[in-house]
Amino acid sequence: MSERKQILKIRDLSVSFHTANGLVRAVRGLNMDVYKGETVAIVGESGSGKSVTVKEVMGIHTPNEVIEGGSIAFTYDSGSGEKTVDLLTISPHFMQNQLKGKHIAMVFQDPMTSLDPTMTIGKQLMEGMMLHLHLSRKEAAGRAVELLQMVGISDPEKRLKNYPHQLSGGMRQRVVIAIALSCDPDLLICDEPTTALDVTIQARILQLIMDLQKKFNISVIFITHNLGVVAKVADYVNVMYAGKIIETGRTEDVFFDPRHPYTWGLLSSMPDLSGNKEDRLYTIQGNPPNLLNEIKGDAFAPRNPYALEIDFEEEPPMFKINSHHQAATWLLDPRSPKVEMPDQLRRRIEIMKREDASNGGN
Ligand SMILES: Nc1ncnc2c1ncn2[C@@H]1O[C@H](COP(=O)(O)OP(=O)(O)OP(=O)(O)O)[C@@H](O)[C@H]1O
Repeated sequence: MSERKQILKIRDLSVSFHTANGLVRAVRGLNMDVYKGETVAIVGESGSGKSVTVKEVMGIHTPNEVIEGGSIAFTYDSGSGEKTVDLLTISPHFMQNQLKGKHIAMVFQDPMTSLDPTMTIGKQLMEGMMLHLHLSRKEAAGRAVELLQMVGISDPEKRLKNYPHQLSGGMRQRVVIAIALSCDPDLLICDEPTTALDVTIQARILQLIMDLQKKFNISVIFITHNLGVVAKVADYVNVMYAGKIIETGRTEDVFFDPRHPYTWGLLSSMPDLSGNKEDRLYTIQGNPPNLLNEIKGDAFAPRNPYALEIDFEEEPPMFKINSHHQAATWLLDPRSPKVEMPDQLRRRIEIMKREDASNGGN
């Protein structure tokens, strides 16, 4: 296997928001790595900080936001050699003109957040290529046709003259993907890219993203609530809870050998992971913590049936399970009592493993 090349390194990222009720601590000391050509999923309940994290990578800021600390090192080929910049300290102008669209692109849940309703699809596709790749209008138009074909839009010459409202939701998201890939980015961020779409269209768009990721060897950060999607698309998984990554590893580590009780809960509550339809689905009790309050110990402790006394007192560090797999739970401390995952989850995992093996590991 060739050596992995790191393109994104987030360290100790902390982001808060001023609100009428006080300071919301949305992201609390987050670390994350992304390597070239790999897909990294961020999974977690609503409000865990997934979108805030990737918005920092994209340089999308709000006036009430405070970056409390950390760094986001991004490595890319600047045209005159490899360059690493801290995305938290570069100017908005540099992000807008040098990185956005060209090296880092994003696909949001709702395609209409990215598309301009007053401009034709063609103009929107061509703009970035003329700006970043310095293509002539004619060259960009030719490339726009190819891009639409690549994302599976028929009659592309005609479609270029359409406005977004003339396309279906699935087609709009295909256009957004075409725009995102038009300048051959190093990093593609997908924030719930299929959630707003019709169920029948979701699988096709997902497949399209996966095919293009492989074809162009792009790195992808994929945000989703849906563990079924994660299992399908991701090489690596980051499980996020209350503004932190609490378990990280290769997809097979996290699905087949989960260690954090929150990950146990997520996997136990996923309907379509079980081959056994008789299985009663588990629900994680309680609610995530209020991020306005100071969090003492492990943020998951009040909802954790396996919580130890120390969980309410001291935040657990990341414990290393193998060279890729880590989890922040005191259960992994050698001094802790031996606690195994629930039997029902163990059985589900056995089924998943068998299914995975019969699918040839895909
Ligand atoms: N501009 C803002 N002002 C105040 N609070 C904010 C702002 N943006 C995000 N938050 C808060 O930060 C926390 C994390 O939000 P974020 O959108 O990152 O969650 P998420 O994990 O992406 O959730 P979802 O899956 O629902 O998109 C939430 O408590 C949210 O209310």
